[in-house]
Amino acid sequence: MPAVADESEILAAERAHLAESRAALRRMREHAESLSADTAADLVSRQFLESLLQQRVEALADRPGTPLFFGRMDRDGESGPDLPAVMYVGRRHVHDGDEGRPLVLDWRAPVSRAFYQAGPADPMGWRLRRRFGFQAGELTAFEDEPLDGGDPHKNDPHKNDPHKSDPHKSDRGTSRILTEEIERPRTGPMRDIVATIQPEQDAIVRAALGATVCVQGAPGTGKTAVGLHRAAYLLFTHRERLSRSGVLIVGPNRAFLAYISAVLPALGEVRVEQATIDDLLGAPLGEEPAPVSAAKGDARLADVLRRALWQHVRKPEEGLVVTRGSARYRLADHEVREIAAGLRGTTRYGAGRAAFAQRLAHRILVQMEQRGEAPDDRVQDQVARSRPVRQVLDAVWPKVTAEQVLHRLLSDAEFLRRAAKGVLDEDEQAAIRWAKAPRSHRSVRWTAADRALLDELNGLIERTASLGHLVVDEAQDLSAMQLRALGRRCGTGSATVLGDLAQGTTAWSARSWTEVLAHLGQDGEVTELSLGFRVPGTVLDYAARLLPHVAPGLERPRSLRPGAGALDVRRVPDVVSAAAGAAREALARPGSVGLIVPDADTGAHAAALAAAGLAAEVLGPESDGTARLLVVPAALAKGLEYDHVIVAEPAAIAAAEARGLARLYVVLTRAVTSLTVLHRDDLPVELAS
Ligand SMILES: Nc1ncnc2c1ncn2[C@@H]1O[C@H](COP(=O)(O)OP(=O)(O)OP(=O)(O)O)[C@@H](O)[C@H]1O
Repeated sequence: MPAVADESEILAAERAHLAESRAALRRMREHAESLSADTAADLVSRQFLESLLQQRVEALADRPGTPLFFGRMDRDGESGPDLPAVMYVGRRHVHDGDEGRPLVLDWRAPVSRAFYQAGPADPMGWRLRRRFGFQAGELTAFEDEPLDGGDPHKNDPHKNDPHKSDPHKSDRGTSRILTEEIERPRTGPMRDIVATIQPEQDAIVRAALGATVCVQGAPGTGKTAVGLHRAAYLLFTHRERLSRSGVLIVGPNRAFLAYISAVLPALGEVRVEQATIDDLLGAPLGEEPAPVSAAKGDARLADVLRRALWQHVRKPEEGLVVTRGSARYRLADHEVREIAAGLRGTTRYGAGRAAFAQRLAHRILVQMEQRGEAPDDRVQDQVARSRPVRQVLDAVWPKVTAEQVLHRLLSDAEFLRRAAKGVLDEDEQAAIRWAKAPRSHRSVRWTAADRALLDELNGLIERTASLGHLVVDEAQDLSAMQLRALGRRCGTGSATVLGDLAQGTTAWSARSWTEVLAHLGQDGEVTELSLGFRVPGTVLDYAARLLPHVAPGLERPRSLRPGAGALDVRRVPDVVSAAAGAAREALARPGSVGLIVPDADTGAHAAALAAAGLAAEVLGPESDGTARLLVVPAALAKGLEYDHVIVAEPAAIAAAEARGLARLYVVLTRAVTSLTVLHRDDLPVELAS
C-alpha cells in the first residue's frame, strides 16, 4: 500500500482491501460449492465427503455483521516469502484464488501471534499495529500503535491540534477501540473478543495442547472469553487430533451455556460440545442439606468407594468342576483363590471380573491339552461362559452396579463402617448415611453429590472415555468428587480450568487451585488475570469491599475503565416498586438490563414489572435470556452480564444462603455500564463500611 497521510485516504484504502477480501472469500465459497462428492468410492464415503464439503461451504459464509479482519501489522524492513510486508488479521484465512496470495490471516495462525503480543519492548519484527473499528459491518475507524518507538502521529493530520490529535486513545491511554468494544451495548448472547484479546489473555489462549492451565481471575477479567477462544485456538491448531477425541466446555447451568453458545460458532467452530455437570453425571432427582453434600463431595470418599466396591470380591471357598462330554476338569479351591487374589485390585472391577472368568477357563484348557485335546480360543470362551464358571464368578466376583454399591453404602451402617475405616470418623459416616434408607437402589432420589459418587464407582467398574481437551468454567464451585469425575474425562487429555475463589457459592467451594488441579488429576500452572474488562472501577471498588470477607487471600481487582458515575446506591421505602422505576430509567438507555433479585422475590418483581407495562423475561435454569430486560434470580447470575444492573435488597441476597456474601459479590459484579443498588433494609455491614 502506498504511503498515505490523510485519515480519509487511509480509510478508503482499508475499505478497498476489505472489499477485495470479501470478493476473494466469495470466490473461495463458489469454488467450494462447485466441488462434488461424486468421486467417492461408495455411498458412505460419499455421504461423509458431502457433509465435509457442506461444512466447508458454511464456514466460508460472509456474515455481513462480522468484519472479515480487525487488525493489520506492518513489517519493519524487508518482507520475505514467509513474511509479508503487511498482514491483515481476521477470523479466518482468506486468499486470492489466482495467486494464492493471503489477504487475511486467521487470528490463530502462528504468525498472527504478533498482532496480540508485539509491543515496544518486543516488536517481534513489526513496525506498526493498526486496529479497525466497525459499525454494522462497515469499516469506520482505525487506531495506530507504533511498535518501534516511532511517532504515533506520523500519519495523523491533527497532530498539531491539541483538541483533535490522538483521536484514537481514551484518556488513560487505553485503546479507544477496545473500550468501545467493551461498552458496545449488549443485545443477546456473549460475543467473541478476537479483535481485542490482550497479551496476558493471548498467552493463555495459545498455551500448548498438552498443558493444563488454571486461571484465577476476578469478575470480568475475561476468563470465560479466554476459555472459549482457547478451545477455538486448539481446534484450529490440532484439528485432526481433536476432531477425533473431542473438546468439551463445562459450565454452571443452562442459562450460562445459552449465553456463551454463540461465541464458538462465530469463530467458525460449530462442533464443540457444551454441557453442565448435571448433563455429564445425570440430573439430580433429590436434594439434601448443604453439609451432607459437602461431606459427600470430599475427596476421601474416593477411598471409601473403592473399598466398598472391592469388598464385593469374596474369598473363594470352593473349587471349580467343569464337565465337557464325559470328561470332568477340576480346579481346587486354593487354585481359584490364587487366581482371584492375583487379579484383585490390579484392574477395574468389570475388567477384573471378565479376566477372572477367562483365567479360570484357561486353566481348564491347559488340563484339556494335557489330556491330548487341542482346544482353541472358542473353547476357552465357551468354558468362560459355562454354568459352573458363572457360578464361581457370581459367588466370588459378582456383577454389581454403581447404584447397588452406593445404595448399600449409604444405608448399611456396618458396610459403611468397614469401607470407611480409618478414613471417615463416626460422625462423618453418620453425616452421609441415610436416616431412612430407600427400599432399593431403584427407588433412590439421587442428589447432585450422589451423582458424582456414582460416577466415581462407574469409573472403578469400567473405564471412562477421555476427551482431548476440557474447558471447565466456574470451577471453584465443583466438589472434589465432581472434579475427579471431570478428571476422568480428560485423563489422557488436558484441561483449561477457569474460576474465581471469591465467587465460590457452594458448600464445597474450592479454597485452593492446587487442590482443584490435584482432584482433576492434572499437572498445571496457575495463572492470574487481574485486569477487569466488564465492571467499571467505581463498581468494582464497591463490590471489592466484600473481598476480605469472602476470599481474604486475593488481591483487589483493577478495572480497565474508571466508570465515574456508574454506581448509584439508594435507600428506598419499597424496593419492588423502586426496581420497576429503575428498570424503566435503564431501558431508556441503550443495552441490556438485568434486575437481580433475591430468589424468593423473583415472582414479586416480575409482577411489578408487568404491572408497570414493562416487558421482561424471568431467567430460569433452562431459559436463554435473550430479552432486553431480565429478572435474574441471584442464584443464576453467575457468569452473566448486563449493560445496566439493578440489584434489589443486598441484605436479603446475602442472608439467603451460607455463602451469601460471595453470592452478593457475584451479583454486584455483573454490570458493564451502570449499577443501581436498591435497599430498604440496612446493607450488610461488610458492604456498608
Ligand atoms: N480482551 C477483551 N476485549 C474485549 N472485551 C473483553 C476482553 N476480555 C474480556 N472482555 C469482555 O469482558 C466481559 C467479561 O468477560 P468474561 O465473562 O469472560 O469474564 P469472566 O472473568 O469470566 O467473569 P466472571 O468471573 O464474572 O464470570 C465480557 O463482555 C467480555 O467479552
